[in-house]
Amino acid sequence: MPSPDPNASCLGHDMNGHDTPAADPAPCAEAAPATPASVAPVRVIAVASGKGGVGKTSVSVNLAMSLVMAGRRTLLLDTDLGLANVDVMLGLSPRFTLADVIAGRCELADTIIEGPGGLWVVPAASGKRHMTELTPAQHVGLVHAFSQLDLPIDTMVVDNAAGIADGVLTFCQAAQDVIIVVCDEPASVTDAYALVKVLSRERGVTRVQVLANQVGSPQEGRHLFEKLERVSARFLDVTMSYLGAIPRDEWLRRAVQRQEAVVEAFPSSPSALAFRDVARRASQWQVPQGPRGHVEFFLERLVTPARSAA
Ligand SMILES: Nc1ncnc2c1ncn2[C@@H]1O[C@H](COP(=O)(O)OP(=O)(O)OP(=O)(O)O)[C@@H](O)[C@H]1O
Repeated sequence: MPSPDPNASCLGHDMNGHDTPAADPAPCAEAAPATPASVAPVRVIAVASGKGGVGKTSVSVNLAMSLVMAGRRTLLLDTDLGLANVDVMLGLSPRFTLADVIAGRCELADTIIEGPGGLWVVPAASGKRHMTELTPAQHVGLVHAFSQLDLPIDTMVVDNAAGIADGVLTFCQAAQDVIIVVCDEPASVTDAYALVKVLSRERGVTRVQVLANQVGSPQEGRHLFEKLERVSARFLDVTMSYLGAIPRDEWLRRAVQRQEAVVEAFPSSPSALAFRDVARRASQWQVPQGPRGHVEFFLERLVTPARSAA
C-alpha cells in the first residue's frame, strides 16, 4: 500500500512529512525558461525498450509532463501505430490521429491536442493493423512532416512501439537522444540489447541512455545498467550512459487508473520524484548543433541557424 499524502511536496511538505519552504515552488515547477523555438533547435528524445510492457509509455508520459512542469514547451508524440496508448494514459479523446494523417484525412497539425499543463500531444491510432505495416518511406515521410510543423516547442518526446520493427528504428535514428527503458526481467535486458544492436549496426546510432524502471532499489537499477553495458561494450560500438532508475511504485499504477501522469497526480510519490530528476538531467544534455547526415526530426529547424549565419 502506498504511504499517505503523496501530494505533500506541492502543499509544502516532502515525502517524509518535513516542511518545505512555501516560497519555493520546487519540485512541482522547476524554473527553466524556454528559448524561442523559432531560433532554437528542437531537442527530440525517443523512448524505446525492445520488450513490451516494461513501462515505456509511463516513462514517456511522465518525462514529457516533468519537462512541461520545468518550463519546457513539450510535444509528446505517440508512434505506437498499432497499440497506441498515450492518449488513454492521459485521459484524452483525440479527434484525429496519425492514422488520419497517413490516410490523407487531415494535416499533422490537426492531430495536435492540448493535454494537461499545456503539454501538446500527437496521438497514434489504436487497433489499426495497417498502421503497423507502413513502408520505410512512410516512416521517413512522417519524420519529415514534423519539420513543417509551426509549433513553438523546444522538446519532443517520442513514445515508440515495442520491438525492433522498421518504424521504431527510424524514429530512434531520427531523434537526438534515445532512452532505452529496461526492467529486471531477463527478456527485457535481452530485448534491450537486441534493439541497441540494430540501432548501432544498421542505423548508426552511437549513444543511448539507459533508464531502469520498476526497480526495488537504486542498486538494482545500477546493476541492470551494468549488465547491459558490459555486453554492449564487448560487442557494440555504442556509448551507453546510465540515466537513472524509477522505483516500482503503487502510486504510478493509481495514476494510470486515474488516467493522469503520476508527476501531476501524486507529485511527491517516489516515482514522481525520480521522473523529475530524470527530466532535470535530460534538460542538461547538450543541445544538438546541426544535422547529422541522416533522416531526423526537425531537420529544417536544425539547419536554419547555419543558413542565416552564411
Ligand atoms: N515504475 C512503475 N511502478 C509500478 N508500475 C509501473 C511502473 N512503470 C510501469 N508500470 C505499470 O506497468 C504497466 C505497463 O506500463 P506501460 O504501458 O507504460 O508499458 P509499455 O512498455 O509502454 O507497454 P507496451 O509495450 O504494451 O506499450 C502499466 O500498467 C503501468 O501501470
